[in-house]
Amino acid sequence: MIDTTSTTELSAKLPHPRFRLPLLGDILTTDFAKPCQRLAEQARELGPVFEQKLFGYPAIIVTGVEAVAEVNDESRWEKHVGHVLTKLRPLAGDGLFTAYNSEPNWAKAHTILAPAFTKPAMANYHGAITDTVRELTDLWSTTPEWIDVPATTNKLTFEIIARAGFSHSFGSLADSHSGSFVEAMVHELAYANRRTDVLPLFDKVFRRDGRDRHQADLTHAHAVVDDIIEARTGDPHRAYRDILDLMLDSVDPETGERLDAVNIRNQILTFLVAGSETSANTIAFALHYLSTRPDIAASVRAELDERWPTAQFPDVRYDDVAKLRTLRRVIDETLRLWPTGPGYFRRAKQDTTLSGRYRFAKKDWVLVLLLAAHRDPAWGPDADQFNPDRFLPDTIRRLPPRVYKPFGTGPRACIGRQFAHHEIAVTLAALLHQFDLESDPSYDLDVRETLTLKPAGLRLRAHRRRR
Ligand code: HEM
Repeated sequence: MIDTTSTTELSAKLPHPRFRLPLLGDILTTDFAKPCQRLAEQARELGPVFEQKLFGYPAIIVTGVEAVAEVNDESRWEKHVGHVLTKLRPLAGDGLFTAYNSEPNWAKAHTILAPAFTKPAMANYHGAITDTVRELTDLWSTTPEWIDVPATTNKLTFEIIARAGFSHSFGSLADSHSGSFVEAMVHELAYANRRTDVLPLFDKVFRRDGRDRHQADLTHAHAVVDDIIEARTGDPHRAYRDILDLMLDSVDPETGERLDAVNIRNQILTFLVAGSETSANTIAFALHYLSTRPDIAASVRAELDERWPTAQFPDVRYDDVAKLRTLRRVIDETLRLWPTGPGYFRRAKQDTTLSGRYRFAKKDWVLVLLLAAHRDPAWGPDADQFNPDRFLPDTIRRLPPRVYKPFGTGPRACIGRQFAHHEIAVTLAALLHQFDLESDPSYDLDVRETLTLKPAGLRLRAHRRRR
């Protein structure tokens, strides 16, 4: 991984993969298509802290329970806008996700936006969420063939955040051609995610078309969002409706300033990027387990049927969602086994040590690989198994503290956590209440890595439940 801010000179003693080559580094042992899954395998062999080096650029990978807890300590470490995130800067600029810690707009936007993401605030979005999920179940009711699950759930969550966040529909669920904006966003994410950029000159030689397309997509995405903002500011009958209104109307109590138009555009694009694929793929992973583990699906359905005994689309009220404890454990366990944001970057705030023996200079950075940390042996001998019961109140106390971090850590942790839980729960509740899910017997879980982890090729058939 390339990052110009890493000044690590300390890594000679860190374990690293075998077959390291001069100059090229660990190229023989790197999986460029599934880098996080390969690193998670290597963690089993190399231990809780190790180094991967490609073309002279080192990356320190942290996976062990104690080491993760150490780098999560805000007094010594902080968020690092790592290489993967800087590639999103052309799209989302100083939006919350990609803002540098030093940028004043982060604190300003965080203060203004925090009230929109509290648990009680979810009541404001509940209607938009249930309406959109209802459209999905209507669609599945009339789809006898196999359903491409990640494609559908991605359209769903994109639509939910657009409707709840800025009262706009891209019509992505209804239309199989999801429209030029959604396509531009998908291309942008794919562009930001190319792994080939560790290969010197690869882009210059092979990717000229890609760069032209990237510029066009970027301009288009910015123009569409600018139009939405302009239409709202010019609306003489505007009343408070959504997150866009909040951003337009609020003043930061610290500075007395408002968010400027470019920053508001960056935040909207940030929510679409950070808040759609992550939730969508979590729903997809959960559906994979629920369709292949009838025992677990039955316990979730028992909880749902008790609350909504008739066959009608369930009248899920805002207050119901927090009471679906069995379903919640399924979601928690899905995010443990497959944290759809597979890791996050941290950097040292000052010269420091890790695990009592590795020295780090100020600004040296590490990647916390959640995919491995969430399966550390400290989770027990069944750490690789899907077992929602590990989140039962009695067993939860025995789990390793401070290492379950699917939403990141500290002040830069996910602002959309409650939103994600709410939309995922409503979606899974409605789908399980309405349908029996037939899994494809030939499917083996194939996890593809883009900016997120995704169960690639997952398809299901949905049969209306008979009661
Ligand atoms: C299951 C779903 C989700 C997962 C697994 C997830 C995961 C994460 C993680 C790990 C981070 C920290 C990144 C870092 O430290 O660099 C993060 C940050 C963030 N997420 Fe999420 N996220 C999810 C859903 C959402 C949703 C629904 C939204 C918006 C509606 C959202 C908006 C954000 C934003 C704005 C940040 C940056 C916060 C800041 O730095 O101030 N996320 N998310």
